[in-house]
Amino acid sequence: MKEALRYSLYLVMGSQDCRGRDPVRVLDLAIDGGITLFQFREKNSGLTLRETVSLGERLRHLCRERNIPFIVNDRADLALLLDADGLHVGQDDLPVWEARRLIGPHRLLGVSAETVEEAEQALRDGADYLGVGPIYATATKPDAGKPIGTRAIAEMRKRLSSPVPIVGIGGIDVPGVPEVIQAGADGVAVVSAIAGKPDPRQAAKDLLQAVERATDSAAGRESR
Ligand SMILES: Cc1ncc(COP(=O)(O)OP(=O)(O)O)c(N)n1
Ligand SMILES: Cc1nc(C(=O)O)sc1CCOP(=O)(O)O
Ligand SMILES: [Mg+2]
Repeated sequence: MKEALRYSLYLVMGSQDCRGRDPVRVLDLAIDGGITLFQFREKNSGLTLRETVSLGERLRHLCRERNIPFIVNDRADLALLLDADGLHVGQDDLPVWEARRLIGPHRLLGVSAETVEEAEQALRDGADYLGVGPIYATATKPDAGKPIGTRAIAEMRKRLSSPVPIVGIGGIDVPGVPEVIQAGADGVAVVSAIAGKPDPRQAAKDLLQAVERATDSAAGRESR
């Protein structure tokens, strides 16, 4: 399952991001539009743990039905409970090697990294892919810090010892996609550019088209 993954368009979302709509409906539309990966990120939403589990079960069920990998943010316990395909942790979360120990060898482990050093450490500790950001300014994650731009992605591509999948995250919508892909990312991870839009299906479609175009153009440039 790890081998078949496509990182082109990664939707990261919880109930707090859906503007009062049912997250299951928003996810269903986003899948129609072409997202390739989903992360359940319930943050400061006011849901109890029991409600979070219940929502997670509905989202997990939909992902299984539609063949979309289901990743859980931060919590290894929730990932195991929901039989998730993977877990995503940041630099202030569970240590990467502990996360790997808890979820076992077969589930996917994503790690946030801003520098080549953080990325190398994450890979040594068992990461399968990297989330790099915030690329642009974002209102979705108030503690994200200052935008780092796309240079960190280009540096990682140049200096990392293995060709790990990388997604850019933070403030990304259609106009920002080409720069992220040209820097060497395999895809983009977004919250508001899909979950915050009136038409999540069309938003996902537009983003996927932008990623595919940028990927083709980057490949063309490399072969010249
Ligand atoms: C794909 C992806 N990349 C980065 C993050 C951010 O993780 P983290 O730094 O742990 O911040 P929170 O999401 O936990 O607020 C992510 N979730 N997904
Ligand atoms: C969840 C998350 N992580 C980030 C990081 O920089 O690691 S930025 C971010 C929020 C991304 O939301 P939006 O697409 O609406 O800007
Ligand atoms: Mg985290």
